[in-house]
Amino acid sequence: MALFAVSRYAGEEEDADDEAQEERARVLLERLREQAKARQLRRQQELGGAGPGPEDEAAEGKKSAESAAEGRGGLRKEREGGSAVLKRRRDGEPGPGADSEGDTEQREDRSNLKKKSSKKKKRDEGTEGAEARKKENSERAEGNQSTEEELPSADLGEEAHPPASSLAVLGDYDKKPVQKVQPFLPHWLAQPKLVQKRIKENLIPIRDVPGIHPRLLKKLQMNGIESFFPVQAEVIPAVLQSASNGYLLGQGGYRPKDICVSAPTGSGKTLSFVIPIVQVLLDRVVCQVRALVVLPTKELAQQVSKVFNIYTDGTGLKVVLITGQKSFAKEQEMLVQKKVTGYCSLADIIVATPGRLADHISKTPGFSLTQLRFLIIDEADRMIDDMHQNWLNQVVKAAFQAENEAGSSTLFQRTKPGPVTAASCCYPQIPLQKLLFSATLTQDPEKLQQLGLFQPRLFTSVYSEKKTLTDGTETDQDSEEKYTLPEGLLQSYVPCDLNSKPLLLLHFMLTKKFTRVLCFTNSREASHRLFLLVQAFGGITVAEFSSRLPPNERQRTMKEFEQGKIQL
Ligand SMILES: Nc1ncnc2c1ncn2[C@@H]1O[C@H](COP(=O)(O)OP(=O)(O)OP(=O)(O)O)[C@@H](O)[C@H]1O
Repeated sequence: MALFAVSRYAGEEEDADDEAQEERARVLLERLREQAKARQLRRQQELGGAGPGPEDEAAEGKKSAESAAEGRGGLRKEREGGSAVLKRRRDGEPGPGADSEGDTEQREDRSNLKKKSSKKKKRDEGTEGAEARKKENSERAEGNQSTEEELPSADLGEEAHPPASSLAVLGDYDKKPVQKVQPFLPHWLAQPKLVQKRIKENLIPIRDVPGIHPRLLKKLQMNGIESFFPVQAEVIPAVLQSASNGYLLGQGGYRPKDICVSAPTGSGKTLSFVIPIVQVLLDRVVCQVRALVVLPTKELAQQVSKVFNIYTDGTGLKVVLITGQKSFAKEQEMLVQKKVTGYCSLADIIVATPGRLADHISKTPGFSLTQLRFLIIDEADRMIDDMHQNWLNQVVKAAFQAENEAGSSTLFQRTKPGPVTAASCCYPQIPLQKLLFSATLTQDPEKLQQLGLFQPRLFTSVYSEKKTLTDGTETDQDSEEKYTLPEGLLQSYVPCDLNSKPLLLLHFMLTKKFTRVLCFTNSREASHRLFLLVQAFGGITVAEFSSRLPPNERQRTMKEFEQGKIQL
């Protein structure tokens, strides 16, 4: 966007202006000559066919040339002076510049012309009468006046309709309409890989998805999963393919692309990363932190760690949950062990909330992320909005910490991402790949910039709607709405004033017999007030669930709600 209007040098344009002025002067000179000739002709007719003498012609020619020169030289002056000055001159008034050089010259010219004409008249005295002389004088006076008037009138005409070139005002603003800035999305955001949202109609049998380890297929079946949801069928192979070299850099030293997934709640995003990560780590020899999942709340972290526990069961992989539900010292014990040879990791996969994770990075001795291969950011939108303690920078810094500083082995080197060179290909390197998951991934490139993604690939879900064309044929049309409800969830709203809200809730619970209701409020104080009110009203088993309560009490409440012991 142009912030400044720069007045640029326009020498060539000035040259063009001069040329235009010369052209105008030439036309003017031509016109004056024609007028002079016409006058002479008229005079000859009046004088009875007597032709003009050579002196007369010379005088006329000289006068015309002088007027033309005056017109050329004074053109700019006259344009500046404006029509007001010219009018005054015509009316015989002395203008503000009446005693200027130009005017004095004009008067001198006129008196010279008069002297010349009187000399000529003296010579012609023999042939012409006194009356004829008078007439001629008056004619000449008229002629002078008209010549004087012709010049400004010609100029006035040009002022009224000036040629386009004379309008160019140097340094002036162009009055072009300012074009609106069009939002511009990076290619990966503008052209994502589209994934079907309608789960039931697009189930893919788990054996039809290539590359899944038979051990995991067995586990999936044991957990009642026979088919993958569309997101899983697209994302699992993509992650597996990017990790085809295990946890080392791809062939030729290429870093794997980061992966972003935007799909609604309940579309099966958790298994989309759990399955490929477990599969890549199945063959690991040494226990090191190789996958880190970060979520915004303890409850979400707990859910994800449960899924990991199911699929790592019997594999030897260790999953550790660090969310602050246990004491800091207890969590430290779960993460690292001090041996005679140094610290060793007790976790392959860590599921964490950002605050507690940052605390462990800075305060737990021997806690190393130098072998981290996958960083999964679940509920990415919330995580971006709340970059608590700048946790991402801390994780990346810890991941690229020098090996000997962290006290771990020097078998695999890790250098900051950069160009692929012969030197960078000498050592087997572990890349850090980011996987982002969100129900509504932001399209704001400025926000995504904070995540420092590497050549990201976006998978986003769409609805395919059947549309009937004008010729009667049916076609699938993808509609990509930003906010879509998960299948099977119905949304209604009741407009009411603030005071009636608790009453409406009681009406739904007691009259409409709603059961297993989760009611969200905008603060923990509001949730506490509502809880006390409903409890005081009676007839409903109600429980409070907010950060006011200790983790074990919240866990108990969640369990009772799942069992149907709590209505609201
Ligand atoms: N392939 C599948 N077949 C049957 N059930 C599945 C399958 N994948 C996931 N589920 C179940 O669907 C439910 C929702 O899955 P999941 O929690 O992974 O969704 P999500 O997209 O991560 O939702 P959220 O955005 O709320 O985290 C879970 O109960 C899960 O067990």
